[in-house]
Formats: sequence, structure tokens, C-alpha cells
Amino acid sequence: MAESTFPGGSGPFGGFNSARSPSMANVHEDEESDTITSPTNTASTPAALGFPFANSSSFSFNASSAHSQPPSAFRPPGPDDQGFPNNYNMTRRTSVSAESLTPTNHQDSNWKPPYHQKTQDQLFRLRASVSSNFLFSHLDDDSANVVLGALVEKPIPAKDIKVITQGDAGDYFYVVERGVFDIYVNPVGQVTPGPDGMGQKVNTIGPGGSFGELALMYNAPRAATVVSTEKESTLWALDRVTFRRILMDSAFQRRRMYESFLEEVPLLSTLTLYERSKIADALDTQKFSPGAVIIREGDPGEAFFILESGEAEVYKSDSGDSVVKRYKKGDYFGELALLDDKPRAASVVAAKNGGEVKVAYVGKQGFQRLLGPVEGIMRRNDYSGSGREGIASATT
Ligand SMILES: Nc1ncnc2c1ncn2[C@@H]1O[C@@H]2COP(=O)(O)O[C@H]2[C@H]1O
Repeated sequence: MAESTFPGGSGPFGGFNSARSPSMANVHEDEESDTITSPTNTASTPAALGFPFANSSSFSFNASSAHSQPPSAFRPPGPDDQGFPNNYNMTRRTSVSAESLTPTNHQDSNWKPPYHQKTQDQLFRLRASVSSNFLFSHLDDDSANVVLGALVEKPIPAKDIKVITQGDAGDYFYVVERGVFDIYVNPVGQVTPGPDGMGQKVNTIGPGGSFGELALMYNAPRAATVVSTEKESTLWALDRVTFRRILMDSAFQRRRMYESFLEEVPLLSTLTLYERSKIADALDTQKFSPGAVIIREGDPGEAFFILESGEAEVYKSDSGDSVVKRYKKGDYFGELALLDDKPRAASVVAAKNGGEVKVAYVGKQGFQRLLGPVEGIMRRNDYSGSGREGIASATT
């Protein structure tokens, strides 16, 4: 077997495979019509049933809390706090309706985004922080201004502060300006008592990165615990309502567009919602007319493809005009050249007698970064039976 081309063997999620989070359960949202049920809904997990660790009143940070005590619910203080009650996420079956907790919730059209005045220095730092964040590059100028105005600076004064606690309700989305944050997932869906209660470390997020979107997007409990690792860090916090109204409609469009499709792709079915959502963020779309070449045999491998619609046919130079394989919606191809750093083993062509073909694709780097967890599955494809070893494969 060829050596893995995935950095670290298991991709960016480290040991995440073995610590799949079952916590993305749906939480009913009172007054929003777009309640979204997570594809990984596990309604019987403790996290789905409530938020037992949520702290009712603490706005302060407890540096020792990360590893010892039940986590505190972090929320930015401030004069123009959105009016979230202190016991917002305290009770079992908490109804996560930020909108219902805001003064303007009953008059949607009257909703005004919060505006937090900033100094020149803050604006300068904020712009620098979001400039490398892909979420912000998708925003038009008006939306970007609303979001920049609504973000609140959150100094994190010590290491080991739990900014987010797995199992809690989601209140804010965060962009990292300074510092590095470790992400832990406990497979039971929430932090449990004891030294390893936060579960396994699965990720690290540094300057320019962001976290805390999943609970807000899916009305689900927090999927992970996020802990500061440095003495002084700076975050920018965006309230849930502005996040949902502004960012979700624009920045996460691609994610929303692809998530139901990716859920149906067998190769990706073992991934967590978070892993699939990162793939969705990275995908691009391309259309091919009947007969157009998607992959040419002998070319270097630059991308990995998932067939979104239409049909594709595989040809090899030694098989003449005969089609050696067909792909349909949800199948993938183009992984072999990337896995083994070899030239394309076959040509993949939009079916000559079909309609337009649409593919979602991710470049080599994204493939290595995001598909590590399913490398083993891809390597199990066996084409030897048909004497067509080396053909870009599908899940058929
Ligand atoms: N491997 C991971 N699994 C789940 N969440 C993750 C992971 N890595 C980073 N995160 C982030 O950690 C956040 C915890 O809160 P959320 O569930 O709102 O959103 C989550 C993601 O933004």
C-alpha cells in the first residue's frame, strides 16, 4: 500500500475519528420557522436532553475551570448585552430561542443589529483578524459592516479558560484575533466529571480562525469544549441573532447548500457534522456539458470530485471506446492520484448521452486536510477484479 499522503495520518482532526461527537442533537427553537435538525441527531444523549453544566450567572472567567469544575457558560458582558437571561441555558429541555429573548423578536422587520462603537485601534485589529477568515470574504459590504459593528471584543485574560463548554446552549460565535484555542470533544456529548471530562483534543484554532458556529447554525448544544491555551488572548464575539440573520444567509450559504447532499454521500457518512461542514465550506462547483473531459488520464492529480448531478463515464487508453465504469450522483472519483501522488489512471468524461454534469470538487490540499478520516475507506476500493486497477474510483 502506498504511503499516506495525509499529513499526520489522520488528517486535521487528529484522533477525532475515535471520538466522534454524538452531541449534535436538535434543540427546538421556539420562534424560528427554520428549526434545523442535525443530521447526527442523537436525541437520547445527555446533551440533547439539557444543559446540566450551564452556569446561571457567571460572566467572569475562572482560569481553573477548564480542567476541574463544571464549565461556566461564557458570555460577553457589556452594557448592551442582548438581554439574555442569566438562566438562559440552565434548565433541562432549554428552548434555545435567542430571538425570543431579544426585545425586537416579535417584530422581525424592526430588528436592528447591535452596534458596538470601536476605537480606531480596535477596528484596525478587527479588520486584520477577519481578513483571513473565509466567512467574511463572502460578505457584501453592507453585511460586513453590520457584522463588524456587532462584534464585541472579548479579552481572555488567562490560559485554561473555557470559552465554550460542550453540551451548553450556543450564544455567541467567535473570531480569534490573538491566542490559540484547543478544542476537546467528549463522545458522550457533554463534559463529564473527572480529569478527562472534556474528552479528547481534536483541533486547535489560532488567529484568523473562528469557532462556535455549529450550535448557532443547527440550534444544537455545543459540539465541543473550547479552551484558551495562552496567558492573554483576544476574541471577537458575535451574538447569535446577528450571526443567524447576517452570517448564515451569506457566509454559510455554501455549507447549507451542500450539507444535505454530503449527508447522502456514502463515503462521508461516517464523518461528523463538523467534518462534513468543513468539506462543504471547501467545495467548489463545476459544470460539464455532455462529452466534456473532467479528468484526463496521465494528468497530474489536482482535485477530488463528487458527482452532484448527471452521469460520468470512465475510459482508459487501453480499453478503446468502451466505458469501463459509470458514476452517478453521490459517487466520488479522482482520489487515487491524490492518495498515491500518481498521474491520473483513467479519464472521466461527462456522459455523452446524458445531460449536463455537475461536480463538487476540492483541491489537493483541501483533500488532504479534510478527507483524512476517510482515507482508509477510499483505499479499500478494489478495481483489480475487472482488470482496471488504478481507475479513479466510486462508491458504486
Ligand atoms: N472537531 C470538532 N468538532 C466539533 N466542533 C469543533 C471541532 N473543531 C472545532 N470545533 C468548533 O468548536 C465549537 C464548539 O461550539 P459549537 O458546537 O457551536 O461549534 C464548534 C466548532 O466551531
